[in-house]
Amino acid sequence: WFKDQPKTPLPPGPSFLECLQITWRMLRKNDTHLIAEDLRKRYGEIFNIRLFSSNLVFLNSSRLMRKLFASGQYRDVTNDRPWTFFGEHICYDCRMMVSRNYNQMFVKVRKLIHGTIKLYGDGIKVFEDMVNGEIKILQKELENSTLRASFDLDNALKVSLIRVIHIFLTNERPTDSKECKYICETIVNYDHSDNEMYNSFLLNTCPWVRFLPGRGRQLYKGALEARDRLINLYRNPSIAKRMESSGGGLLGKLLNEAEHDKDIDETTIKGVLVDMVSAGYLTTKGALSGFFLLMLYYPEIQRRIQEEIDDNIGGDREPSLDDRSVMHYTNAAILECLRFTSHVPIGIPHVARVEIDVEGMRIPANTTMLTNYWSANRSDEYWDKPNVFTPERFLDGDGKLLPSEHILRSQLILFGVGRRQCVGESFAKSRIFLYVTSLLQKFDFLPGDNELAPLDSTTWKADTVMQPDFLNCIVRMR
Ligand code: HEM
Repeated sequence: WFKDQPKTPLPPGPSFLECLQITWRMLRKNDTHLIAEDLRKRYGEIFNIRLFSSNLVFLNSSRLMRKLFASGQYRDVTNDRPWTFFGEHICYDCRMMVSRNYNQMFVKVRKLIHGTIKLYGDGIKVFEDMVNGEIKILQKELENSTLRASFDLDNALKVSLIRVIHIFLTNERPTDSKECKYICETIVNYDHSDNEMYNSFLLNTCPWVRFLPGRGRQLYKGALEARDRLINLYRNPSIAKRMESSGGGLLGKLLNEAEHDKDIDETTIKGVLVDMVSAGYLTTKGALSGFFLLMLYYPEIQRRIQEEIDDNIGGDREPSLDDRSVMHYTNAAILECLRFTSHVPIGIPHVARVEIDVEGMRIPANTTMLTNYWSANRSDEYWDKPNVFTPERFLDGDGKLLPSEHILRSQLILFGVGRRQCVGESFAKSRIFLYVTSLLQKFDFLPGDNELAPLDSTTWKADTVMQPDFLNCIVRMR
């Protein structure tokens, strides 16, 4: 005689049988963003994949992401992270920032990192000089390669960006080439396994496969070893001693903080180190490799950016972050590159702390919510000709960059929104600007006879952060 209250429906989604098929595909291919785009076409801004008693809700528009993660109505209960295999086994039992729940300790660690990153990312002269120093080394390498028929730009960007991350962590430049090689190998090795494993549907759904011979165990073991090698690089006694005395870089700052704050213990420091490398290097490298690949496909856009550099910076002076305010076309091309490649297609999952009702639908407590940036940035529902690379879409009639509150700009979500918004956003944007302008000021990049990686990022390897497979070109002095 006791009747349940009728419940608000769950978001729409495929049938039980189709959910099983989808899960099987995710286990095999990890191409969640492509599956999500197919389902978005059927169900719209939000859909749910139901697997027995658990729900996986996909948010496919910037409007819904803002509403759920940034609005006062929901943000207190939508900014935790779900349990993941990676979080528990690689991120020191969820003590890295990317995997922590939103609580007082999270806020403290984030503030500490944010303070340092902001300082480095946005305009302090010391950092600009340091990045410019690294860009000069890269320019020298490019100058020496102008006679070659094929130059591996991907590798050159990789080494240069890793050196910048290392300086950011330690405030020291790797001096001899042996040390630099070791640092590069360690970081690439870690990022490679981290990238493959982070969103591994296989390990998240069947954590026990790590005990069986096969792919899951291989991924797990590889990530663990790579993480420990990375930690060894930065927490070995000689570096630790140097950092303690110089107090430099993020690592020095953390060690100083640890002296009077018992919450900043060794595990927290290790977690932040791994955070910065895993979230900081590959994301920026993906953006820059994607950008220069686009320049090879679109020489006329490359020329237009160079004209803007010539008009506003000239050929001799180093580009500076202050130049950003007048480089409208260049800024638009960078934004459009990030939209067009959407190389961080799904982002980092959030979890609902309690049951929430959104627009007549129910998201049960503990539901994992996936931010489908891929669809939000590339669907023809929100963008005119989304598969065409068009920097002009972000310019107004006078050729000026659209203001950030313009509907098109606010529709573009690259770094997340709200309390979990990317902590390295300003750091990433400033480096991308300085690398793009400094290299295009001095050099032309041309395909020559080199095969080009496909431009269509749907064909890139489906990982947490996607990259073109290779980037070979010829380089000419301007
Ligand atoms: C083009 C470059 C980058 C892109 C596209 C990017 C994108 C993102 C996205 C989408 C998120 C997840 C937001 C969410 O959970 O809602 C994120 C989080 C994060 N990013 Fe970035 N990122 C970039 C560069 C960087 C850099 C350079 C750093 C560090 C130096 C960094 C550090 C982090 C960290 C630590 C988090 C986790 C924040 C948290 O859990 O609260 N990112 N990023």
